[in-house]
Amino acid sequence: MNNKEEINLYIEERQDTLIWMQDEVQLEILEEVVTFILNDIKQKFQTDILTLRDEENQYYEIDQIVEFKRPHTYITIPQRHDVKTLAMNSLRQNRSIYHISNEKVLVEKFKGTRKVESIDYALAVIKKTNQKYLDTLKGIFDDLVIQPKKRNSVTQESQQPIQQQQNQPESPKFGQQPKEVASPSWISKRALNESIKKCELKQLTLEDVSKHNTSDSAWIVINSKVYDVTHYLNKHPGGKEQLMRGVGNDGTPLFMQHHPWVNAHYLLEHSQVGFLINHK
Ligand code: HEM
Repeated sequence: MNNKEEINLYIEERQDTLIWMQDEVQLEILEEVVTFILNDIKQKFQTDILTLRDEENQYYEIDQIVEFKRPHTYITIPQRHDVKTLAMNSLRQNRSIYHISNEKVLVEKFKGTRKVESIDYALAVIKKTNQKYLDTLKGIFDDLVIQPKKRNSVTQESQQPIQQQQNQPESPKFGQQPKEVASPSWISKRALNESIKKCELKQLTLEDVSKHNTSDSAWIVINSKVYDVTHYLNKHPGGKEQLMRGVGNDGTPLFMQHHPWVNAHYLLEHSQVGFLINHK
């Protein structure tokens, strides 16, 4: 008797399969795992908006995936035409299988048919990751959106009688000139800095990275990006020794094992020295 249940989530070359024993796993747990996967996809594809639909092109929400146990869910990112949905039966290169029980989730990762990794997550880690993702988002959100809001709070202060405003010398306050406020110069400056920096980033091999394996020059690979973490060693909340375990190497598996919820790129963006190539 086969009473296994299965749900598949697809985006581009990626397929995430959830497997569990019928009636043995609570719906909330399945929902946490689906959220975990979708958050990971959001980070990898640098988006916060995903749409989900089934084979019949019906759009639905996360809780409906687990409630109705749709076997095949296709994920798209609105307005990102570079992210394609492959034909239904195409074989995807990056497959992960999540074996779910009420206590833990065993994730097996495959490249083609080759199994490349196997990670055991306690359920508490999955939940913490989802929570941390929300917190991180809040951080990013602060950076991008709260700033203009802070300016708005100045607007309230300056909602004084118009005469008083006119008497004030030049120095325009935010809110007095809505057009300028609407032109977010800080975004274009940031975009410009980023594009300049991207040109400076090198293509590096694991051999290049392995030469920087001391606390005087410490490089680490996280998700195919190479960071110089020399200055971060003493700031790492888990301690210098822990971080040194991944230095001079691809630290992604260790990183994922300890804190998949941490957004490394957000923290180390300015320390990126390049991209990893020839990655097997
Ligand atoms: C690859 C090697 C690494 C290892 C073995 C490692 C290990 C650890 C450990 C054991 C902790 C403490 C977890 C706890 O207190 O529960 C920790 C915390 C932390 N690490 Fe790492 N880490 C690594 C790389 C990194 C990198 C590259 C970053 C940065 C961008 C980073 C950022 C953090 C942060 C932000 C925390 C605090 C997480 C929290 O409290 O939620 N770690 N790390």
